[in-house]
Amino acid sequence: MEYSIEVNNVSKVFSNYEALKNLDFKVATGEIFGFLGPSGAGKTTTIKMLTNQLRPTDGEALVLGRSMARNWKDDFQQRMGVLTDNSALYERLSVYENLKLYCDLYDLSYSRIEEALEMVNLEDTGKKAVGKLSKGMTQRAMLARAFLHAPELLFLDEPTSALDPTNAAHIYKSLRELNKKGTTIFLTTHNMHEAETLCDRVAFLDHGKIQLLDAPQKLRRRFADNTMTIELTTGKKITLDNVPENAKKMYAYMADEQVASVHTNEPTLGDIFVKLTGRELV
Ligand SMILES: Nc1ncnc2c1ncn2[C@@H]1O[C@H](COP(=O)(O)OP(=O)(O)OP(=O)(O)O)[C@@H](O)[C@H]1O
Repeated sequence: MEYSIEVNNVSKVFSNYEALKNLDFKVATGEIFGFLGPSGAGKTTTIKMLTNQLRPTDGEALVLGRSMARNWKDDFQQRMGVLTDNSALYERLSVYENLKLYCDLYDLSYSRIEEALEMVNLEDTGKKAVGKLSKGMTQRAMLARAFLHAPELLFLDEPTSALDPTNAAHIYKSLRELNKKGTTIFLTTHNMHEAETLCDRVAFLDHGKIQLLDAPQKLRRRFADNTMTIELTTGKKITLDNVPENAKKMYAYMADEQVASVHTNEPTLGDIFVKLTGRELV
């Protein structure tokens, strides 16, 4: 398997505070990989290390096959896209003019600007100065800038934290399209819905350590309590263990046309995180 990111036993110490502790994980080329964790878990520190803004204290991170600390190359600007809280946009210029500058930098046709604006639902806002945008619009303009050049690898630090649900859903769709066309995506979030909707695999980070790493669906199944809840047409809810002995009970309700809905009781990613760490994700 080909990997876009390989993190080998990486630690990061700030003064005497150990923000990352022996991180060890790989992101396969073509994946959407989610890094989840509460505030202060070490998500931004990890992204900064993977994008050459910070050096690990120990261990090694390989990005697109190269060691970040020893082998940064200018062509990485072309091959990678990064969204962090630093907007990297000129406030006095319009969104369109900002993106034009990046088109010049990446040697892209200006036709790409319309596409990127549509991907972030800002078609009608392109002429506005960046300094006059709302927080959510600014975040979308920053996103358009990050994936304007359809990079091989895209790093997104909390990409939809300032967005309403409609715009967030639009961005999810655009990120999936970008991913289908070949962009590997590494994103951090506290948003469980975002992780479940977008990510092929997620890692739970807490106090600088990975606690769990797998596909969301596999994690939910692994932590399921193997019960199901039947809601009857009367509104009454009955929880049954999901075992063969309960098939007759289930059949009886169905034969009597009493069943309004049935669902298995799988935990959400948020429930799993609390179970593991005793802490909420937000
Ligand atoms: N430059 C720095 N100097 C000292 N400590 C730092 C520095 N940068 C981060 N830290 C500490 O490292 C820990 C991890 O911070 P980080 O920003 O990576 O967390 P995060 O998971 O991204 O949190 P949030 O969701 O709030 O953005 C925190 O305790 C933070 O205070």
